[in-house]
Amino acid sequence: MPSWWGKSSSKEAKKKTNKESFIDTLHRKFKIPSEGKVSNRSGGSHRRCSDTISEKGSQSRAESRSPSPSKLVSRCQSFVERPNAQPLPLPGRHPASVGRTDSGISISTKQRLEKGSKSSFLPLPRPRCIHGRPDPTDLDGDFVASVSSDGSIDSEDAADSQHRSPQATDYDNGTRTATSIFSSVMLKDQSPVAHVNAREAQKPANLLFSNHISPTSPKRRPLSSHVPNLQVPYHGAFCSAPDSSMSSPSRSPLRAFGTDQVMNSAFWAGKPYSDVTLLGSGHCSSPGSGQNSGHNSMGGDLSGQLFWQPSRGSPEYSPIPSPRMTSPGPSSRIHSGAVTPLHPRAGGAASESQTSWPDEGKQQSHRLPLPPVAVSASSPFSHSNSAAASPSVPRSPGRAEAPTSPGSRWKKGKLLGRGTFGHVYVGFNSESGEMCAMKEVTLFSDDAKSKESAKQLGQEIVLLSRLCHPNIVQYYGSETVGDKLYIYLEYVSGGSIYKLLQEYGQLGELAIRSYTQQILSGLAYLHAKNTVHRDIKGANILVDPNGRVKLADFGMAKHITGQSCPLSFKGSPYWMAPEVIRNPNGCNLAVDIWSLGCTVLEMATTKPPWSQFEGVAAMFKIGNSKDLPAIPDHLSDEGKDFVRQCLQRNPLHRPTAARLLEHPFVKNAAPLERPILSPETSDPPPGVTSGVKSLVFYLFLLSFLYLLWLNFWHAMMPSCLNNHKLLLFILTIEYISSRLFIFQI
Ligand SMILES: Nc1ncnc2c1ncn2[C@@H]1O[C@H](COP(=O)(O)OP(=O)(O)OP(=O)(O)O)[C@@H](O)[C@H]1O
Repeated sequence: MPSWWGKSSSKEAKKKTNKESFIDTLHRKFKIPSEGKVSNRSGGSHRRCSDTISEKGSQSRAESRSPSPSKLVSRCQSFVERPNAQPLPLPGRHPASVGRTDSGISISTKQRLEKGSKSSFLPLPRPRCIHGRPDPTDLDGDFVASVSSDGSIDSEDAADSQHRSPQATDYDNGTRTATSIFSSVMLKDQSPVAHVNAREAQKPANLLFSNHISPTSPKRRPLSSHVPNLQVPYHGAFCSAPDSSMSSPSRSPLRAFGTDQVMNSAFWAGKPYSDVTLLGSGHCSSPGSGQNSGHNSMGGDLSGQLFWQPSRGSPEYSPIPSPRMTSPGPSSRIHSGAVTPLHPRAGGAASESQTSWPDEGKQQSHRLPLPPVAVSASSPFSHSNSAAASPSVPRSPGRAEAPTSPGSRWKKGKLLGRGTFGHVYVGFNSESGEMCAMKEVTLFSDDAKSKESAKQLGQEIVLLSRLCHPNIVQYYGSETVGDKLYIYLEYVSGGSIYKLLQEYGQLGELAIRSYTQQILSGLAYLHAKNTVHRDIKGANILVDPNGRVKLADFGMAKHITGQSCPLSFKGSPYWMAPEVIRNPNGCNLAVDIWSLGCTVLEMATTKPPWSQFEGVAAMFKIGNSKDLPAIPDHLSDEGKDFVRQCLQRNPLHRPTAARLLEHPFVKNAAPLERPILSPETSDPPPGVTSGVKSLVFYLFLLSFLYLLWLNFWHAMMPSCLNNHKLLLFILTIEYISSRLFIFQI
C-alpha cells in the first residue's frame, strides 16, 4: 500500500477505514459527476455550466469568500508561506543589467507614442544576476501541503486549520489521507465556495508587486499604475498570489460570472485535459483561475477538470465545437473575459485593435522582443541575458540583422490559443516581416489570478531565457505594456500535437518515431540543465509545418537543485507519473520520461493512457495500482518496448532521455523534414543542361558536315541529284539542329 493512502503503516485499521472512506468518496464522486459528464460530453458543457450556475450562481460574494476546503485542491499557494519568498527586486537593483528599449510594440498613432511612453525597465532574468541565488529557477516554493513521511498529507500551515473545513482539519491533524484529499476535492466539486487558506487570505494580496500595491485597495488598478518596474523575480519573487480562492471575487465563476461569462470562459472551453495542482506550488492557480481560463487547475469544478474531455479542444484549432466557439473569435478582438471576468479591461484586452496599444500605459519594457534574426551578440541585451541572445542562436544566413530597438515593432495578430493565464497571439513585425507568438497576460494589481499569471510567466521567462535548442520553443524577450505582460516566443505555426490528433486522428508510426525522437532531444537538453518540464503532453508540444517538434509551455518547469523539490502534485493527471501522485518529493527528471511514455500512447491512440477513467479514478489507478496502461497492438515491438521503458513505476528504473535516444524506436527515426525546393532546384541539374547543349551542338555540326559532304558528292556524282528527298531530309535536320543550338545558347 503506498504511503500516500495511509496515515501510518502501523495503523492498519485506520488505513482500512481511510481506504473504505476513499472508495466511498469515489462512489459519491463519480456517481453524480459521471452522469453530468455524460450529458456534458453530449454537448453538454453548456448544460453543465448552466446547471452549476443555477445551483450556485446565486451565492453572494460574501459567501463565496468564506473559507472553504478548496485550499486543499487549489493550485494556488501562498507565496508568502514560502521560506524563500522575496519581494520583487526594486528597480534600482540591477540598473546596469537591463537595457531600456522601445518595446517594439506598434502604437496606433504617433501621438500616442509620444504621449505615453514612460518606458521603464522590465529586466529579463539574467543568469548573471541569478548566480548568487541558490536556485535561479526555483520560483515556486511548491508547497502548501505535503505528504508526510507516513503517507498522510500534511499542511505546512497549521494556522490554516482554524479556518478549514473538517477535511482541512483532518489534513492538519495529520490524519488526512487520500480519502480526505479527494473528499475535499469532491466537496469542491459540490460547492462553489472555495477552500480558503486563511492565512493567505489575510496576507497582503499584492506580494507580487509588494512595493507598489496596496493590498486593501478596493479598486482594481492596472498593474502599471503601481508597478513601474516589474522584475522577473528570483527565487519566488514572482510570488504567488494569496492562495485563497476566495480572496479574489473573480475566482469563482459561480460568484462572479454571469451565465454568458461562464459559458464563454476558458474554463468551460478549456484545454482538453485538465491539469492538476492539488497541493499548491508555484503553479498555484486558484480555482477561479482554473475556471476562468481553462484547464490547468484542479480548483473549481473538479468534475469539469478531471475528466477526460476530448471534445474540449482549443476552439482555435479543434473542429469539435466547444463553448469557446461561442466566444468572439480572434479577429473580433473581444475576449470573453477569460483572464478575469470582473475586470473589463482584462476581458477587453483583446478588444483592442492590434494597433491600438495603450501607449500611455507602456510602463515597462526590457529586452526588446526581436525577430529571430535580430538576436545577436551585438545586441545591447545580448550579454548573458537570454539564450536568445546567445551567439549560438541559429540565424538565417543572408538576412539583414534587424535593428535592436525602436525599429522593431510587433503587432498583435490573430489569437492562437488560450492558456490558463492568458492568450497567445501571432505577432508580426511589419518592418522585418517576421512573426512571433505573443503570450499576453493582463495584470491587475490586486487580482490574485493576475499575480499568479505573472508568477507563472515569470517562471517561464526565467527558464526559457536560458534555453536554446531546436526542439524547444525559442524565447525572444518580454515586456510589459500598460497592464499587460508579454512574452515573445518563436512562432510554431502547426499547432500542438493535441490539435493535430484532434483534427487528423492518430499518428502513424513513422511520425510517432520522429516526434518522439525530437521530444527526447529537447528533454535530453533540458535534463542536462537539471531542469524538469513537468507538463509533457501533446497539448504542450508544438509542431511546425516541416514536422519539427518543439517543447512549449514551461510554466511548470523547474530547475532541480541538490535539494529535493517538494511537492509536484501538479500537471495533467493523465500524464502524471505515479511518484508525483504518491510522493511529495516526486520532482525528478524521470517524471518527464513517464509523461513522454504517455504522450507516445497519446500519439498512437489520440488519448492519453487511463483516459477511460475519470480524473480521480485515473489518479488512483496511476498512483496506487500496479497496472500499466494498455499499449495498442498496432505499435511495433520497438514502440511497445519504448513505452514500457518509459512507464516503469519506479522512476529509478526509467532510462534517461539521453539513453532513450539510443533506443531503436527512435534511433533510426527518419527525419520528416524535407528540403524546400527552390525555383532554381526545379531546373535540371547543371550537368544535364550542359549535356543537352553539347548534344545539340554535335548534332548541328554533324548534319552540317554531312550536308557539305553531300554537296561535294553531288558535284562529283550528278546521279545523286535525283535523290532530292535525301537532300531535303538532311536540310531539315540541319535547320532543326541549328535552331536548337541557337536556342540553347
Ligand atoms: N510559440 C507558439 N507558437 C504557436 N502557438 C503557440 C505558441 N505558444 C502557444 N501557442 C498556442 O497557444 C496555446 C496556449 O499556449 P500555452 O499553453 O503556452 O499557454 P499557457 O497559458 O502557458 O497554457 P497552460 O495553461 O498550459 O499553462 C497553445 O495551446 C498553442 O496552441
